[in-house]
Amino acid sequence: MTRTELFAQIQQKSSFLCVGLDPDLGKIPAHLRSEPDPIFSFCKAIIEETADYAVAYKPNIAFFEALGAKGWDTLAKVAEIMPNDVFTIADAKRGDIGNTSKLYAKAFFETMNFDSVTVAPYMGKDSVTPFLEFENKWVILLALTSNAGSLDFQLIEDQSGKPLYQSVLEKSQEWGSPENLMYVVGATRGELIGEVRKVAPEHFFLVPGVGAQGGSLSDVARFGMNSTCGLLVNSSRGIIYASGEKDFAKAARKEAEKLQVEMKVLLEKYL
Ligand SMILES: O=c1ccn([C@@H]2O[C@H](COP(=O)(O)O)[C@@H](O)[C@H]2O)c(=O)[nH]1
Repeated sequence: MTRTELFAQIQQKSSFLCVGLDPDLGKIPAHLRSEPDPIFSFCKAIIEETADYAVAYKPNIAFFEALGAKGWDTLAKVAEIMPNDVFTIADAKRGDIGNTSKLYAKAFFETMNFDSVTVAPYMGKDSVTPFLEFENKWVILLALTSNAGSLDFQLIEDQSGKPLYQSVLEKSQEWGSPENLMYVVGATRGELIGEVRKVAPEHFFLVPGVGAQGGSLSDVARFGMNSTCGLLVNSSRGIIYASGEKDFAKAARKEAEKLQVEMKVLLEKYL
């Protein structure tokens, strides 16, 4: 999917919601556990009920690969049933020496046809650029993450006072463009999102951390929105586990709708 197509979806749905698929066998409703593939049935129902409000879906690969070979089969099936009009994100946080990165890219972009994959920047240019060589596919590079441990390295300043995440943003813009490179920026970082936006004015940000992690959607929009929205705000647990009963998919729909309604107002305010 191109940036223009993504923005068109955002405008059409009045939404910049990314639904995170983090399906945990221990948390899905009990009645699904007798299904042949409980995780697939769970994800399918969530996707069907939230598709009116979501412009993106982000399966977190950990929740699938934890189940071994069956988990990979399930992930491939989930990738296949994604609606055509949504942006798909394999949240895999990959990155390795060049020839290995190339095969990670092939796995997610060709074997499973995801639009994008999250990539860690720590190993530098040759670990990231193999992902950028695929036409119409995206790298979503970890820049300023939502977790407490992001303080350990990402905010360390160099001699000129520049934090490491800023160097990641500046350097990586030499490798990709706003047409194939996005950044992960945590919603828990409040006004720092504004600092990231100054360094990367045109790029899309994937923003996890609203919902269960307590980040503020209105702050994200206030500090992060640009003229093509530039935001995909993710909520996983807050949507998919809205109910642990038979009504789980309808409850997920309601949570997704609540976020979309807020997003519509924010789009009208800032776009
Ligand atoms: O900085 C980051 C990068 C990735 N994540 C992932 O996003 C979702 C968030 O889930 P919630 O349930 O909405 O908190 C999850 O898959 C994380 O691994 C992140 O949270 N922060």
